[in-house]
Amino acid sequence: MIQIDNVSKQFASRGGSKPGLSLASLLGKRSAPQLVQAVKDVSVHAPDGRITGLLGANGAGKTTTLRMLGGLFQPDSGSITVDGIAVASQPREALARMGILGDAHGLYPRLSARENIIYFGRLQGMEADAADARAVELARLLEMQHILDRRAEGFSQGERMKTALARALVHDPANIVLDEPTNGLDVLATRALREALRHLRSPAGGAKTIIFSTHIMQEVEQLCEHVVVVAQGRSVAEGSVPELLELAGEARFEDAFVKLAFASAVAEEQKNLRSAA
Ligand SMILES: Nc1ncnc2c1ncn2[C@@H]1O[C@H](COP(=O)(O)OP(=O)(O)OP(=O)(O)O)[C@@H](O)[C@H]1O
Repeated sequence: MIQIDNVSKQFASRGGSKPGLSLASLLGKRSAPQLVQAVKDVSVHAPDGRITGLLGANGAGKTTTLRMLGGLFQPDSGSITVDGIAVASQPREALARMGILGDAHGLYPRLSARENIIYFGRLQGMEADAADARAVELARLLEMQHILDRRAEGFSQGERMKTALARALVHDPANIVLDEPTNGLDVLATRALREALRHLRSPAGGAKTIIFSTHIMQEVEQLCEHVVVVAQGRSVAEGSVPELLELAGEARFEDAFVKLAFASAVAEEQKNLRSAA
């Protein structure tokens, strides 16, 4: 179970040199850092045995939220727990309970898929035999037996994703976190991933907690029992797809998403204008 409560995160982003032949740019001086409020107030409750989708447009704050969940940096405010363990105070324990597939798959190119998976298992404290047995089991689940003993260099996007996912799942974590997992995948690879995730959240697959981020509506409609709509750094609506359709008063999910995500963005803009006036 994953519980993200009211997290926020601001970054200081340094601008480039001013364009043109100003004295500052000639001297190589850079402008002052700009503050970017990547996440303002996001909450997500993901129980066991459910696929929870984080649905948002580009730049909505999904990846930043998942990076905080993965302990890459701490939220400025709010809290995150994994199976009741706080990521901020017990990151090792919390991380051991998660399998994370980030946006960069970062495989070792000289190792085979099997070796990549086993290596991660060893890092998680598994015996080599147990990690190897698990690599074989995951290769069957993810339909990647034919590449198991091939070096990762030269793998296609789909083959890289499957290997990275198998690596993330090697220690059989109770919680699975995927950032835009179908990016760059063709229809067959997307279907195979969908099937694997359905199995993993079923009782036979271990009733895993699964959170994944996406901006693709069809993916959410086909896979998620629960959807959290993220817009402008906030979670602005949540529920099942039928519940969100009803909330927005729309028949098509795309229309419902646009209404829920961007109505709040317009309201926020108006609020900012009012407070600036
Ligand atoms: N390290 C950083 N420094 C500065 N700004 C950042 C940083 N990371 C994210 N941002 C900004 O925070 C906002 C949210 O980014 P984030 O990557 O979380 O969005 P996203 O919903 O995952 O988008 P996408 O679907 O495009 O990947 C964006 O405006 C982004 O430019």
